[in-house]
Amino acid sequence: MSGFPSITFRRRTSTQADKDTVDLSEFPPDRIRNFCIVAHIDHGKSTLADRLLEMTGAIAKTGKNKQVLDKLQVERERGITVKAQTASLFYDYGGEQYLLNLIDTPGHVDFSYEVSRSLSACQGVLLIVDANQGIQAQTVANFYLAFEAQLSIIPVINKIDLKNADPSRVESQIEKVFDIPSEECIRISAKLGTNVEKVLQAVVERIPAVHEPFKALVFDSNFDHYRGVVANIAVLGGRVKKGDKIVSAHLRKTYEVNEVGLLRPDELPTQKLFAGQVGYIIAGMKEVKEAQIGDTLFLQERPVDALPGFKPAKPMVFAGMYPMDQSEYPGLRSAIERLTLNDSSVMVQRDSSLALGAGWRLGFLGLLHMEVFNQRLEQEYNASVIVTAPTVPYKAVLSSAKLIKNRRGVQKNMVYIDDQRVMMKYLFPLNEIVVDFYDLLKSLSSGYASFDYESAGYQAADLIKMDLLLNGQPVEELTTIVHRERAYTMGKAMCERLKDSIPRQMFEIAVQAAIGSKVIARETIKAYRKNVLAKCYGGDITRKMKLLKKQAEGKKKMRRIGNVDVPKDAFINVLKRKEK
Ligand SMILES: Nc1nc2c(ncn2[C@@H]2O[C@H](COP(=O)(O)OP(=O)(O)OP(=O)(O)O)[C@@H](O)[C@H]2O)c(=O)[nH]1
Repeated sequence: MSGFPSITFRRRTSTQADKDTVDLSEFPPDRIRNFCIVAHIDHGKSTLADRLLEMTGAIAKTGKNKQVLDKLQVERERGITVKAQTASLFYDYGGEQYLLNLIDTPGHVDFSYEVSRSLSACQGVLLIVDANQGIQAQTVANFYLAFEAQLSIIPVINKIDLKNADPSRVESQIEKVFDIPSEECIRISAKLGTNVEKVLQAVVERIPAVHEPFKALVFDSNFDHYRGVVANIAVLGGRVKKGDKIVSAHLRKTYEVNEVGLLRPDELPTQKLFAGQVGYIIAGMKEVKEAQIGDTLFLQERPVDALPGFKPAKPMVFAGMYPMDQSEYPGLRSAIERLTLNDSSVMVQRDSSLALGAGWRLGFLGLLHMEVFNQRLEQEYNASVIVTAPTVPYKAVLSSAKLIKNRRGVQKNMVYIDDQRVMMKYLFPLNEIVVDFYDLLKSLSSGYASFDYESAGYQAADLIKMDLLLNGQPVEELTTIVHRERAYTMGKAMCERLKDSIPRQMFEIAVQAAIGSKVIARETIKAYRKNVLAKCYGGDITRKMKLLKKQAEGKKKMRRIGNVDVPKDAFINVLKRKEK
């Protein structure tokens, strides 16, 4: 029994100077071919494999090699192949070395599952047909397996040395049944080695190099007014280039790639993006939701399983957003739409309120996120909005006792990371931490403490609704849900801050906090008339007009509640607790 040469593909390390180990880690993928030999039983697959092994130096030319890849005793006894075998061959062609991975397969119908498994590892097949017997049942079955797997098929007519061989007849059969031109057939004698070199050449020339299928993870996306969605991707396999048809695993929509490139940090278009690279891709996606963060992109013709992706962004703070005036609704809508295209983590739902009219309910990742969004709306889209008090999602159980004791912050564990740092885990009600907990923590710890949070689910709590009133008129934006035990202190603090945020007006303003009809806190803003013209002694009418205009513009930035003008930033200032 002749020995089968084994080549291992382990990476060589300095401590592992194993003589038998060949380092193929640097072998260029463009010079690797994976192929199968398929045929009807006894048409000569294993004999051809013997010749290929000999000619590439994998086994010595002894003239005695017979079905070397048939290693099982049963295979040797019966002269048939049962188990698919693999051999890696090195072949010099055109001055370059190629790595040809040959997978021998059984021809008998009973073992056809071995054939389909082998085919999935290949880009091409040698389809062997006996020059005497011509196309047989398993020839047809194997052809279709290879054809459906979109493999390159090289027809090889074997046993041309036989007396009654009729390769021309077989060629026309192949042309007729498989629609493969007869010029593509290679006539050989595996037994004698005739033309076997041509088979090796055809493997290099006609079978495509191994390309891992392209797959990329979308980790960010933004919207460009002229070019549509620009998705930032990490290429985890294969390659992608302009003109490729790609599919997004999430929506299963197909796109043609218009541009790929690197971010340096500006976009730098490149010919291709390869596995391991991080860059951008533009593929005619019209909306950011088409390039969802965590989505997988792959080539239309090489589908892959979707990557695990990211957890979808989960909004934690919700606030209402309304135009200052209902006439500004359409403009604000388009501003919000465009901004959310750039920030897909913002959740948007249409909403309306009796006092404020049509608007939206927006979900943010935290308070800072909400403030940044707001600021961007104003700075980038010149939009002027009223933001209602941020709230967190509650689940209310109506008319049932709430039984659980007041637990505002419950320590869960404490771990000393080293002698200077400690990590503490607490369970907090979300509304206790979203507004200013982080700021307070930073100032108390002189900036050393850091803070992160994740949702721990809903818990029952004793909560009540608290309203703020201006001259008896409820300010809907400032209605909050508070813990019953903290209602009085919160109400008092909010009244004080609201008082500080509202400029004195021509009449006295009562600022009150109330639970239902019961007022729990009160502040008073004294009447005052701001004479903007006071500075203008002398008769410069244009200067007077300018100042009056400025005052009118200032008023525009106010929201009128009842007869009281409230500056926009009052709504957020009121929520910032200034605890000591
Ligand atoms: N005359 C002649 N005989 C050949 C040639 N190639 C193979 N044979 C013979 O055909 C028979 C079958 O060859 P194998 O190589 O075992 O055929 P196979 O396709 O591998 O068969 P299975 O493994 O059973 O599917 C053997 O007796 C070979 O010697 C050839 O080119 N000329």
